[in-house]
Amino acid sequence: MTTGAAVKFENVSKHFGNTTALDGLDLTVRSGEFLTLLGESGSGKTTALNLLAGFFQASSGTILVNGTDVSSLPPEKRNIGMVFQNYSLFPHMTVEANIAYPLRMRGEDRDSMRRKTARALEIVHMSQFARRMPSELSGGQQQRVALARAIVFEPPLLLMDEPLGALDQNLREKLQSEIKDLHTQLGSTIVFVTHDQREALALSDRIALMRDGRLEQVGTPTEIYDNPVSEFAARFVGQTNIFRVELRGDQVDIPQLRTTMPKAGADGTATCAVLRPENIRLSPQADDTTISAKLEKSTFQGDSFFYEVRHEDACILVRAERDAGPPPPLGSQVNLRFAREDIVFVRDT
Ligand SMILES: Nc1ncnc2c1ncn2[C@@H]1O[C@H](COP(=O)(O)OP(=O)(O)OP(=O)(O)O)[C@@H](O)[C@H]1O
Repeated sequence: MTTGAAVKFENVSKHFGNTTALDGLDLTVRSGEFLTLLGESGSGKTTALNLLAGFFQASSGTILVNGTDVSSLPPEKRNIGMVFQNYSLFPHMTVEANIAYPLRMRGEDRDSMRRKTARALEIVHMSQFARRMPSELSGGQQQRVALARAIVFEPPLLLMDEPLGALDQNLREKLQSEIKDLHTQLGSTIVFVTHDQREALALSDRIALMRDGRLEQVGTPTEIYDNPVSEFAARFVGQTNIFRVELRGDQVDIPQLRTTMPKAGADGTATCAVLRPENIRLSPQADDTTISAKLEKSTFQGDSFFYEVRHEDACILVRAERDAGPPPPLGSQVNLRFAREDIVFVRDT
């Protein structure tokens, strides 16, 4: 098993003409960690990865790998495995030759090349395809070969830029699970780029949420999901309800929820309350802690129902487990119940 590399971005910026792609990125990736850069298109994810890989030079700041500044090292000297969305296999080489390529570049002997290539093929479940050409493989199989080629030299650091972006949902989920297993087997540090929050939540030890070339929040998937720092983070990771709040002395008013509660947890910057759909229940009884709303839409999601209900001017999302019963008729009045402890206060910027 490889010892994963530790990576540190120190105040790293990258400008392309007038565009600031990265704006003072400070980020530490721990040895052996699976860290995902998550963000919208144009938020700077690929730029961060390309700087780490050595394809671009930073405009300012330092990138350290295992404590050493790598800025003067060309990509091929960084010992980094890479997987991209568009497979980028050599079309004229067999699967086996593609995978052996990084070993050949490193001058490994024939026996060692054969052994390591066979092992990499095994890890990605592609042993029976060793003699095929890339054009004779499906997209998922080609991506497995690209993965094998990236891990064959046991790199301490693996970079993956939307590696599953071109695959359909079922295959995506299967390969997500394989990448997760591969990470456990290898011990390499993985920096993974995606704009798909579900993929980020499923795979990562930690997520670095990016916005306009800056870091919005870094944390474990549950930290970001349960305690988003901003409305942006709450909306980006998972579905959510956001309500405006008014701070009044020691109290917080959430007018749309007809709730006033102690200010604990809401600092002076709080402008919104976040309440996740799964933390709201439809209650058979109405009382002074429930809110009456009208069911406008119901979507079956296999294990749950997703409801859109209207309370005055607010459209509120509710997720109900299937065992909570069948959906009430559309247009009927329902009672919403929630616990105040599940409300998280955030700023709106
Ligand atoms: N080579 C380049 N020349 C000029 N501008 C660039 C270049 N590469 C990136 N940019 C700009 O820098 C910003 C960040 O781009 P980047 O590719 O890092 O975003 P991203 O988060 O990876 O987006 P996506 O998910 O679409 O790949 C964007 O505004 C982009 O247009």
